[in-house]
Amino acid sequence: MSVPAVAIPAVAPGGLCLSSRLSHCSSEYDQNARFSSCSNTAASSASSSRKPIHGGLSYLFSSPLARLLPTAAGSSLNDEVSPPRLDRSDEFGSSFSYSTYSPSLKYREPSPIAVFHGSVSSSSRSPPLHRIPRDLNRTTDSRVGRDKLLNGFIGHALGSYLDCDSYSLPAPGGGGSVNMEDLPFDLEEDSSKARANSEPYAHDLLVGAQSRHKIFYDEFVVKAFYEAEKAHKGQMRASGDPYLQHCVETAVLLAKIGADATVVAAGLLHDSVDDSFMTYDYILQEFEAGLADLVQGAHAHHNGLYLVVLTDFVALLVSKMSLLSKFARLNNTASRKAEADRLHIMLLAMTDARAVLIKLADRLHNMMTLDALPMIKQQRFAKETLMIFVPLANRLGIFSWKEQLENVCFKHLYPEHYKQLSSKLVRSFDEDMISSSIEKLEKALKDKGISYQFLTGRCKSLYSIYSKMLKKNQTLDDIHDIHGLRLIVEKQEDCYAALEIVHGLWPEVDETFKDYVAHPKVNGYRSLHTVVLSQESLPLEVQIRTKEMHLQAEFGIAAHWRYKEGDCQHSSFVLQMVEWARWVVSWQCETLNMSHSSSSSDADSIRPPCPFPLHSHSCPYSYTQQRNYTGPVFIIILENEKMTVHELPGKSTVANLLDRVGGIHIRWPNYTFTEKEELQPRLNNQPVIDLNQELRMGDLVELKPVISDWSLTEYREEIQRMYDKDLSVSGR
Ligand SMILES: Nc1nc2c(ncn2[C@@H]2O[C@H](COP(=O)(O)OP(=O)(O)OP(=O)(O)O)[C@@H](O)[C@H]2O)c(=O)[nH]1
Ligand SMILES: Nc1ncnc2c1ncn2[C@@H]1O[C@H](COP(=O)(O)OP(=O)(O)OP(=O)(O)O)[C@@H](O)[C@H]1O
Repeated sequence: MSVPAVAIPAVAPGGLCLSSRLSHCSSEYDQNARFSSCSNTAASSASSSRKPIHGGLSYLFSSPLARLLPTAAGSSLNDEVSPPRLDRSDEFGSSFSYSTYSPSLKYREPSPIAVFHGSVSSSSRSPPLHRIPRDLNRTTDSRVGRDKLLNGFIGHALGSYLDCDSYSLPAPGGGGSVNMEDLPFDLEEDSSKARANSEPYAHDLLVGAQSRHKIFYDEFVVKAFYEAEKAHKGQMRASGDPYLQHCVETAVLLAKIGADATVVAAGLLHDSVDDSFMTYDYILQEFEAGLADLVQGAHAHHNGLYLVVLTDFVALLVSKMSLLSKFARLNNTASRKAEADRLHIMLLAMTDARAVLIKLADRLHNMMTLDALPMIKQQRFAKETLMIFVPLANRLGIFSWKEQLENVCFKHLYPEHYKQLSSKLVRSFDEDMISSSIEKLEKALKDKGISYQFLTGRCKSLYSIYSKMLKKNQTLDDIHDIHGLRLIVEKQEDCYAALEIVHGLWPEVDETFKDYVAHPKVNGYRSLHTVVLSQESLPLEVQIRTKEMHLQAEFGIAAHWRYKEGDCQHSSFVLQMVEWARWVVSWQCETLNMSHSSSSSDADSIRPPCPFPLHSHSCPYSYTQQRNYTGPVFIIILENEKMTVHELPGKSTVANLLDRVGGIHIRWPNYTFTEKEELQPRLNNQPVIDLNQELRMGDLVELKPVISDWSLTEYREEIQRMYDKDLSVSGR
């Protein structure tokens, strides 16, 4: 089901006003809880306890309440007080003061010319990811708590960037205490210099992060932390919180979904390049030189390089997203929604999925701390987030982030409805019912000798409930899947045997049984669905399917993300790409954590044929990055501040693009020859020298500047003069 922000009316279809339907209570709704039990054959005892699923995701570590109701935490954002700088996607800026940074590091704002011409500010571009040697992951001896399954499976599946096996995670509520003796380096010695020069609050932020995830003890991450501290020294958010706090929170979100040290470090540095003195060269130099003495020198080198690549990708992504975001904010029509849709497909296709992860984490934290902004801005960002970032999270399968983003957007866009619905649900919503139902069903299955692979439970998110009510014009009482269980069994006949058990445990709600196994949906979706009444007399949806059916439902034509997106038309390569990215980023990690006690052969059987981001030729999930790829490319055209996305055949050139849209001589016949020279298209912020240059996925082509009456040369010179003057006045 696709629920674009702009499509949600304040009043439900059919005149249903949610506020009039819902009773008034004071407290807010706590939902999104997921629970699971795995493999009654393997280790049912270990799994019988109530435990949230999606272990690699934040479900494991935060209470459902914490997840649903992002607290402002005293933090706020200000999107208008930042100095002129490279346009960023979010505009969740900060109040900057650069008075205290190291004099040896020269800060210089990006030239307005650069802003004018696009936002890729890097002076030295990093090599594309596919040229980086494959296994660049740091492997440290500090890895503790390795799990056989995680090692074998995630290591293969997630390739180089999700490092779920590397860091034992703090037990929920356990405060994440880490034994310093376990660490393979002397943190004190390593970071003492940086620490000595850091702001007093920095230490607390680091310790806070370390208490939440052990990866923040990693020396590479610690170094990135102090680099971020240096880069953002003196920068405060509008709330008065140090900007560094945002970097740390972004990195913590990444750590909690199982990102490795490089990604977490890039999360810490994600704003550094745009907002401070830092350049890619600086990062590369620092991270190579700084780590050269370490035992794993080679890894350090690669990791530094990798970090640069990643930071580069993030910056590129930020610049592309900035256009996209602006676009989404300025344009609300359905046709532009389609454009935005193409754009975020393109973003997924063109970049390393890790950069999207970082961008999403950045946005999630910004949205969690949105409260201090004026309502109009909250709503603007909420709309934009629903249009762009939620679909990205959905496609990547990071449901916890998707749901958190949706809920916070809902809260800001429809505060009354949010309050009323959450108040209502806080009374009817019952997490304990889900966990006790899991236990009950688990026992019954065991007694009857039905083996199963996973038994999971979840509470439907607030926003999902709201959307469903709108879509189906239903009341809250009509929504039967607020509480749901999903059982994955081994054989098709077990589906029916399990169904009988379910109906034996709880009375069936009339006319709710759907046999999509005997009668698959047109998209191939197969599963048994029933709704029963729990002991507490609450409707409980139970879905029963085999693993094969489940894979189809998650990854095949009937994939859940596509089911949720409804009628969007995507070309096949995009589908493959999204499925691949999703496979890699999320699902396996979740599944693995769900099936912690399952046998490794289960894991092996669904291992993808090659590690991300590189694919073997035979990889069925391969996409645009593959060498033989000749499919279409999506290109962004910027013209007169209008952005459009064009799909061109693979290997198209700039000349082909100009033919398609009408070349400069056709477009601007009245310009003089010299001006026409100026009007040459620019590709990714550089003048196009060779019109036969091949276009790549996500390339940004500028066709015509905003001004029309003035020679561009004069315009540029004037801006440069103003810029230089500003620099000399401010003494930067
Ligand atoms: N992946 C995937 N899941 C599906 C698909 N169709 C249904 N589901 C899942 O099954 C649930 C219930 O689907 P149905 O039993 O068909 O119910 P419905 O008619 O959509 O509406 P309700 O019964 O009101 O939920 C959905 O909420 C999804 O979780 C599909 O095509 N793909
Ligand atoms: N009964 C269930 N048990 C466990 N997980 C479920 C169940 N139903 C859906 N899910 C999962 O919960 C997540 C959130 O789904 P959500 O409730 O928002 O939508 P949905 O139930 O799939 O669709 P719809 O809102 O159209 O009914 C998805 O990952 C989905 O696969």
